[in-house]
Amino acid sequence: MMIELQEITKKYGSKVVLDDISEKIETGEFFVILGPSGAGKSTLLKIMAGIEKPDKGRIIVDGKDITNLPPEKRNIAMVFQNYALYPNMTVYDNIAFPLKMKHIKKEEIDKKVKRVAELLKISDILNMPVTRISGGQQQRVALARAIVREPSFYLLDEPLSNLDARVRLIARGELKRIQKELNGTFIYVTHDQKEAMSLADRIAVLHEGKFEQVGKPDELYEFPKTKWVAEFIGEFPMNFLPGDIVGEDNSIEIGFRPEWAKIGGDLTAIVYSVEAVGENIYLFCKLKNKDLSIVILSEERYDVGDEITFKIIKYKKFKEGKLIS
Ligand SMILES: Nc1ncnc2c1ncn2[C@@H]1O[C@H](COP(=O)(O)OP(=O)(O)OP(=O)(O)O)[C@@H](O)[C@H]1O
Repeated sequence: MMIELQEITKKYGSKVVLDDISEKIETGEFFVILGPSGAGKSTLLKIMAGIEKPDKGRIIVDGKDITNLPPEKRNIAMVFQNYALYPNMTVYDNIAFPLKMKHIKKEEIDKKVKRVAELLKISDILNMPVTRISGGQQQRVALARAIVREPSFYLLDEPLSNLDARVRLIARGELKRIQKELNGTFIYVTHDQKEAMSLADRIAVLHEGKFEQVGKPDELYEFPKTKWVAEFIGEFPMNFLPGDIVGEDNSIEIGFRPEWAKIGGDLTAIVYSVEAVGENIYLFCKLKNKDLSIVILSEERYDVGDEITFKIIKYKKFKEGKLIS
């Protein structure tokens, strides 16, 4: 299903939470809405679900205006952070519940539940009470309950945030697989840029009520349109220095990722902190005799207080907070 947001605007009191948002989300797309806490991500999702009404704007699904349809008529699936399974039912009954409500025949329900359980790899726990399964399994059951209704599109609001780091990683991969197998249109909200980068076909960065940038993960990483996006995306924020450091005009700033700098060169810095992430060593440095901090990816380990030299091998130019080249 293709979803079109047209000029969506929402205020709470005098506060503009969503400011004239327009975007097309294609059929089968994994579309992630990324933004810091309070940016309005959940509000936008609720508007798509029909739980909240926009002050202005329309939502079009496959050419049909659904802006005024109530949630139950939108044929959408919503999976929240707190998935609220029915605690006194088995996994099977939880998944079957929405179909029973629709008075679908028992044999038909059985077929559908089993098919979905296979897709989510939970066939072996169908008879368990949901109170006795793990968090990761509960999350799958919630997803199964959403999928079994064969919705037009899926709205997911930080569905993995209750899982511990390891399970979360596995669940992420599974979610992506399921989405591709279903060719489902997934709209996924998160404040976690890493999660967004690994799941999304496209990411929309929500900032001050607007999609500041919409693009593929690589695009956002390589060509952030603004300093704000450059600092929000990436394991570490992009480094920013005045242009004259690399012989540019000082009316611009240069931005570079930690791996766009190399140890050895004519710039000097002092290491003030070291962080190892897997095999990567990140050096937090201050330029010598300057109060400018940067992060550099290094192949060798250094200690706090060491003096290093480096060069910047690639950078982008920014003027007044915006990418110019
Ligand atoms: N019903 C409401 N009445 C008044 N203000 C609201 C209401 N719902 C949300 N807000 C405000 O709107 C803003 C956006 O909230 P929203 O929950 O959409 O943000 P979010 O990006 O999803 O944040 P988080 O990541 O923390 O969940 C916040 O400032 C919030 O306080």
